[in-house]
Amino acid sequence: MRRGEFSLPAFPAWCSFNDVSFFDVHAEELDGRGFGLVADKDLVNDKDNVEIPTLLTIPRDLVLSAAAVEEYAKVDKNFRDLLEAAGHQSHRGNILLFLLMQLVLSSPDYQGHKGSLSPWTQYFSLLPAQVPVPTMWTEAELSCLRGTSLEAAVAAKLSALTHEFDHVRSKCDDLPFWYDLLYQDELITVRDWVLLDALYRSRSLELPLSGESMVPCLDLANHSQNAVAYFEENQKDEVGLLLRKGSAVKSGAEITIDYGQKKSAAEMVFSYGFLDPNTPAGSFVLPLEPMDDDPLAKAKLHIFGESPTLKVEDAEDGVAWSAPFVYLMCLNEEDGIQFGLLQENDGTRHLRLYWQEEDVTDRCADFETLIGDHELSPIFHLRAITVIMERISQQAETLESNPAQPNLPGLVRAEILGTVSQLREAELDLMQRTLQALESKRDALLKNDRVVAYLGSMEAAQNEGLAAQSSNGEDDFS
Ligand SMILES: C[S@@+](CC[C@H](N)C(=O)[O-])C[C@H]1O[C@@H](n2cnc3c(N)ncnc32)[C@H](O)[C@@H]1O
Repeated sequence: MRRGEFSLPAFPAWCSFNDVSFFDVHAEELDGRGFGLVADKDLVNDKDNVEIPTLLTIPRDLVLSAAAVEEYAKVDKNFRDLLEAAGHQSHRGNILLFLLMQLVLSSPDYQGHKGSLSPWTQYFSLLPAQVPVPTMWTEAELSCLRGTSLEAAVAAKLSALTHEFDHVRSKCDDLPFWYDLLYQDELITVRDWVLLDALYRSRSLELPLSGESMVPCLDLANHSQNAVAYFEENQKDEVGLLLRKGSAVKSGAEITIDYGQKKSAAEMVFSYGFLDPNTPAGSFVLPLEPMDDDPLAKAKLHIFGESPTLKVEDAEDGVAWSAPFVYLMCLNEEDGIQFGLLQENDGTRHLRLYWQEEDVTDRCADFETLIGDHELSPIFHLRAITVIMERISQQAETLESNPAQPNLPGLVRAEILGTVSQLREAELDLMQRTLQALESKRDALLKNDRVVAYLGSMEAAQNEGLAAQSSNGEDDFS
């Protein structure tokens, strides 16, 4: 659907009409970052200042929160119908539906009754039509993610977005207002839904009182690792942007906030579409799959209940990994796991998981602890480490053998190529350091007495089997 128009010169009037106040700061179009906030004069907040300089205040009733969506539903029938039919699934989903309503009301493609306009209706047109997050990249740009942890994550997100949009659409076929837009005129498409999701992901923030919200005007602040400002929700029913203690900003310089020190490189790219220079990977998450030849694979996945993953992160004392499913993956019936069906009094039957004959269904993600006092515990750990090493090696190989630049030059925007190249380097570095740490763990386990004895007995059993085969004259000359 085409976007409405709301240019920056008209913005001060909107702010004054809606009681948004800027103090010595204004919004401006910046090179390569869209809009941003810029200081009108030199600003300083000395360490011993008692009063913290406020840069921007936004009344709480402009904040797009869960409560605001419910309030708006009371005054706009078309939105209420949409929310009743397709909403109330998640907080994020409700906000996306609200944004969809604003997209319609502000679009030149919509010529119908304007209903109840909210300050957001006009503000929505100020939001970018393109967000540099991967869900909005072209096929050629997406192909640059091959081998990174985002390859699977972005594919899953795109498929979830299509599914969500189909769900919304299917729930609206008997609502005349929405039927016209979604079916008859096909003005709203899945591309609009992808944009609304991208806007929400890149602009929502966590407020202490209102929860996850979008805050108009505050969402014009760009990110920096060396942010000079921070936001807070105060007791005066406002959200404020304030200058950090010890910060000084020159006239004409940008006012930035910190989007989250703890976010990994992959999360930054996924949620905001850019990376600070020299950002380390921090962490990555990869999907895990049960072994191809495991007859219990389906039962294991069912009992685990969620898509299994491997998370690797840089910790203070080296690299750390967590993959609760990997232990379940490596254990089989001979080790002591069993599945059974439990019939309830009402006749329903449920799959249960047993470890050493104890029902551990509710602890299936805690096998690392469950195997702790088993005599073969070091063997199980060795198996888990081997699986994790294989998974990371395979990922690192894919990453290295698929360069970021696709065959057809010119199809990938330079800034996206730069961001992906940085992500690839950072993740490869973390993968290589993790493999080194895992190798040391594996080598230590291979020296463990129990492991040595176990592997020795396995080898002896194998040799006996071979000897028996050759004395039975079973050599295969075919
Ligand atoms: C909350 S919005 C900030 C305002 C936004 N620039 C606009 O035009 O409305 C977040 C988006 O701004 C851009 N952005 C923020 N900080 C950035 C930075 N340090 N470098 C590049 N882009 C940045 C990214 O596109 C990000 O998804």
